[in-house]
Amino acid sequence: MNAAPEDPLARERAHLSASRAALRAMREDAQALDIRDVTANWVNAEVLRGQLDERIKALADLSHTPLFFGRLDFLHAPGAEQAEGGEGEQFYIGRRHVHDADGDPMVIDWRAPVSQPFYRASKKDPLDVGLRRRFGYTGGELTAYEDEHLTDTTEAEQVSRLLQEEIERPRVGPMRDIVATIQPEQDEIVRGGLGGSVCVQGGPGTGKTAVGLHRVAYLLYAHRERLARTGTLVIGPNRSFLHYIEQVLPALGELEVRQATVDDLVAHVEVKGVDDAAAAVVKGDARMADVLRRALRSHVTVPQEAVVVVRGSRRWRVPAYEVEEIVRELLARDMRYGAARDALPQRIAHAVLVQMERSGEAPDDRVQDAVARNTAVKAAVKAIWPPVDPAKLVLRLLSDADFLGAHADGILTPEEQKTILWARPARGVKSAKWSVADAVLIDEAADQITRTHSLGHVVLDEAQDLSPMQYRAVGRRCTTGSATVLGDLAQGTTPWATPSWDEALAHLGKADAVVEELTAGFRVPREVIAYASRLLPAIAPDLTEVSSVRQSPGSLAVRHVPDPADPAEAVLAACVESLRNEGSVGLIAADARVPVLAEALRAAGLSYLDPGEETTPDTRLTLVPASLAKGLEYDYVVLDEPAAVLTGEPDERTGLRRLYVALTRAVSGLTVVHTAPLPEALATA
Ligand SMILES: Nc1ncnc2c1ncn2[C@@H]1O[C@H](COP(=O)(O)OP(=O)(O)OP(=O)(O)O)[C@@H](O)[C@H]1O
Repeated sequence: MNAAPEDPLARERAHLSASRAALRAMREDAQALDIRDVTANWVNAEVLRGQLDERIKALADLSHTPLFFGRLDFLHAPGAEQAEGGEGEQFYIGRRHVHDADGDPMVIDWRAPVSQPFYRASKKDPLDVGLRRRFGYTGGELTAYEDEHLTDTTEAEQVSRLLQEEIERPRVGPMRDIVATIQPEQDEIVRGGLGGSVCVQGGPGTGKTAVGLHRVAYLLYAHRERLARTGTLVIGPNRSFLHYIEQVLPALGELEVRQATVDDLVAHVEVKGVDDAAAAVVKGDARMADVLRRALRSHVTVPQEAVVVVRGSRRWRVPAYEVEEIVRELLARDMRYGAARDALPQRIAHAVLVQMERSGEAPDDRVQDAVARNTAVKAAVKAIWPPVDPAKLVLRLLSDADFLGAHADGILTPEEQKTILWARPARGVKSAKWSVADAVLIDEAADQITRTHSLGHVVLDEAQDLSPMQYRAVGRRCTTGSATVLGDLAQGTTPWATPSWDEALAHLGKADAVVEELTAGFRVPREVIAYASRLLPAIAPDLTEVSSVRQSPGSLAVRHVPDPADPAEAVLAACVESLRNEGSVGLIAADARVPVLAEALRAAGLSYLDPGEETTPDTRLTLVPASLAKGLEYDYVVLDEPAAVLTGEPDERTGLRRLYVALTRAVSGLTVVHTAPLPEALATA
């Protein structure tokens, strides 16, 4: 490399080539490792080989993702503990760590402590950084850089052009990472400790999903061993959404994070039925946990007879009142039903042992175990504390009015009980028409019987839509871990959508979580967010309006088409128009209008995708039912008939919220096409 030292860009390119070569060498080293000498047997060898393969994969040089995107020149050499083993004052920040043959860092992982000032340093607080340099790439080539001299008071502070370009870049393909441009307020959430839970309230496009995913990547870096053991989980609202986000973490080198919907987590039975809103609201109410607890415990019966254990020539008798005492004591303790059931035989056996000792025997633990397994003890336990199948328990509650009445008395009103009872009682668990809410009830019952395994960290996206019982289902999957809860109260579109984060967090079991608010919008252009925000007073009056960092003048068009001969014509024309631009196009419509529009698109020869499917250069148009639009974004959005979106929902507020979601999916332009009148807030000029 013979770059002229006076040409900074050439010097940076030279560092890029050298870093690439170093990464290649790291990969070759990993490939060449001979593990035969260090593994005692083939099992170890297999495990180690698997780990090595993962590492080799992680060291791949992805030509489309720049190896580094920033540089920090510190004023002083950071302490050795921060410098990742390297000394010196200049660091290149990238997606992964790269070192040279001597082990000195060429690129520092963005998650390392020394990289933090790249995201946080400002003129007000330079954090010992003299120069922050951001790099611009064109097709894998380093083509530009932008400098900020943080201690130079004469240099004007300005919005980074590279950040602007990144935000403006067309959105073809799935969601991508934002690692090069994480903003300071976002970084604070990303790098929050593993110990505490955090809840992020943020309007559309403020980067909640992006922040949640980067937070997982950060936590995995900072607490790798612990989280590898305990596991991490990202929860999203539906499959389309999970498809949309699924490549972000792998792009950041994290391949082990499970992604699921709440329905996936509670899939104990096949869901074949649908609840009406009233039934779903009651079933999703946290009081159902108390009903289940009572119903479950009703299986425990107070013993009427003594337990008689015969061993050899001797009979040992634990009188009924003593067994009753044991049972009452177990009931009084805050134990899982199953754990108490497991403890009961040992407790009875212990009572027998006490008698043996009194009569001069010296039994040991093995004798206690043997007594606990004695058929008489087993039979007594079965009669007193029978095994309960969670699905059968819920089935009985929903089928048997008397059983429900007995256990819901004083908890649910008679009307509420009637609302959730099945019109036709189910015959068995397999044939029952379980709904999504029923599956959550079964999950709750299952947890009351046997404790659910807790993960190390759970990210819950679009959290505003969960019912209290769903929050509980998520909460029990992180009882010993922490949670990142992301959502927007204004986008709550379920009948049970949460009215406040305090309430939601209490149901989740994380009442001590810190609530943060993000208000800078990175998706929706200023004009469009201002238009959508006219709905805020009606749907969430307490929330702050998003302030967009994107200008994009002329991004909003509202077209009234009076009495069209062909109801789809104007919408199709708007799609064709939008497709003339670069990037993705989403046609969002009320669910009920989707079949008609699908037919019209086909007739017009316009190919289209389903939400979450990856756009290709040939097919960039997606037909999105309004119910699936949440969390997604398109460069251009054509919104079909807002009035139909409103009438598609059970009440006005939910309708307006659904509309707010649909109006806030556009990155570059929104065209609203309508024949019916617009809702009042949008109709006024
Ligand atoms: N710091 C950033 N730099 C560049 N792009 C960003 C940044 N933060 C967010 N974005 C982009 O803004 C868009 C919106 O982000 P995201 O989907 O995470 O928002 P959200 O708050 O989850 O939105 P919604 O409420 O609609 O679900 C995405 O394209 C994301 O990549």
